[in-house]
Amino acid sequence: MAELILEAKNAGDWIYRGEGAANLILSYTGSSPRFVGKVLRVQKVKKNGINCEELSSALSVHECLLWKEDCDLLSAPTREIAEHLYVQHVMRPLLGSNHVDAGIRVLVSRDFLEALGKNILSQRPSWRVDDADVNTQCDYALLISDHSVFPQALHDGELSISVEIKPKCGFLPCSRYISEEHTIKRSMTRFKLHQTLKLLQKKIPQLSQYDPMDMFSGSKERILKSIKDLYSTPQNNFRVFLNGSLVFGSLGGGKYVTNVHNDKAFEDELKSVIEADDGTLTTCFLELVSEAVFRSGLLNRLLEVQKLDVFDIEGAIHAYYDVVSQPCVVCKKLGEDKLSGRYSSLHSLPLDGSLKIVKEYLISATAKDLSLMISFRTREKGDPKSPYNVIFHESTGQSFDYKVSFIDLDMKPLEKMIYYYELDQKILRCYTKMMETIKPPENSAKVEEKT
Ligand SMILES: O=P(O)(O)O[C@@H]1[C@@H](OP(=O)(O)O)[C@H](OP(=O)(O)O)[C@H](O)[C@H](OP(=O)(O)O)[C@H]1OP(=O)(O)O
Ligand SMILES: Nc1ncnc2c1ncn2[C@@H]1O[C@H](COP(=O)(O)OP(=O)(O)OP(=O)(O)O)[C@@H](O)[C@H]1O
Ligand SMILES: [Zn+2]
Repeated sequence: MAELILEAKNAGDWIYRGEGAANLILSYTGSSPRFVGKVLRVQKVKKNGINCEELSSALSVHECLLWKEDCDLLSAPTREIAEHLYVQHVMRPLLGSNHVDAGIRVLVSRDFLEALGKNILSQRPSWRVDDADVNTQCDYALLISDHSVFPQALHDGELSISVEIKPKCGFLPCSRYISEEHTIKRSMTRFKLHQTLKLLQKKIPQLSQYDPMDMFSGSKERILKSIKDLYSTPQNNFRVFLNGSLVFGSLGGGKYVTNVHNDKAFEDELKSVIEADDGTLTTCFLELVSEAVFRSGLLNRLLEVQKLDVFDIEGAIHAYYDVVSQPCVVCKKLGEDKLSGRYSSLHSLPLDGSLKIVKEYLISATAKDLSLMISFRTREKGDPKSPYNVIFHESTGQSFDYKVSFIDLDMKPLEKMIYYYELDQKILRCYTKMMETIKPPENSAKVEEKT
């Protein structure tokens, strides 16, 4: 049977669902059983950035070294295929096969991608449009389960409500390579530190109340607190969908000033799923979400993967320069001798040691950037045995089926290590400067007193 290819005439069946920095997500509205209950994930290409040729080429020589043990990746003729294999063979085993759908690749024609790009243009946030377009050079898109719905409906008109959480990094680094002037990293999360820079850059309207340490704490109370904080300041870390349609949070991520963030409207939406008194529905829903996070135990598993970043970027960057066989720019800038200075223990590692550090750093980077989708549907008394986990929600007396999936498990390019190092420096510079404006450093106060 000839392989199916999506053509321009099929574009009308796909509608805008959302997007991140790198991909567009479309929901299916047609009736073909092959696509019902699925989303299509289509790559974007930056308007001012890496060009299409680079994107469609295979892994770089140094990336091949990095992923050589995950041998399937090396056989991939294109980067797209390597990235798909990365989700299947690297991330899926680490996070659990029941919670990851790597999707299947479907052929797409250039006409299909062009028509799609035109159809969805008006729904995309304008700053995302300015940043990137559909990559019409791609031959494939990914067909993935729509995690915001359940595959088979139990009853006619069954509703599913799902929440998307981007939890970010849930631990404090303790690497000995963190410089003294960055000691704050040991006591304040990267998420919180980054907020200051994002505020300055006007990427966010206010500081988030969310603290990833609560979310990853394993404590029921703290998880509930973190969910409530996400509700108060969702940014790109929290969204709610009712049957796949956004009812809380903002589509497209990034600059979150256009939040669908109306408490009353949200309460009204919840009425179709939660049986509770007016004014208490949101609290009940947030309790339900935190119960599912707590019970699933998946954040503990995710945390272990994030913790593969043992050395922090301030250590891993040195291993990076050894992997790419280039003089260490960081040691040079810091005036450190590669062989006898502060980072000599990293620079004297055999190549396999450096490769391991960088590889694990990049896997951890994927784990720090992914999102969870938790979907619920109500269970009636007498419903057949469920293939899903069931939660009994005490305050409403309702039972819910729930399932949890991880999304956005993209491989991070090796070259991004330099960007990671620079961004880390920038975040710390911005935070330090902000603290100095609030409270001038002791020394400068003394200098001022003397003068
Ligand atoms: O660096 P971070 O922590 O800001 O994470 C980036 C995300 O920003 P966030 O802070 O979550 O708003 C960023 O998200 P937004 O574009 O801000 O929604 C992307 O997820 C980016 O990944 P990639 O470039 O698509 O591979 C993310 O880059 P990676 O660091 O994961 O490579
Ligand atoms: N399988 C799925 N089921 C339902 N919704 C999905 C699915 N995959 C993605 N989405 C929705 O589409 C949005 C964008 O998808 P995704 O996070 O994969 O994009 P991205 O460009 O890779 O993101 P990032 O900016 O983190 O790189 C998600 O935030 C989510 O709301
Ligand atoms: Zn170095």
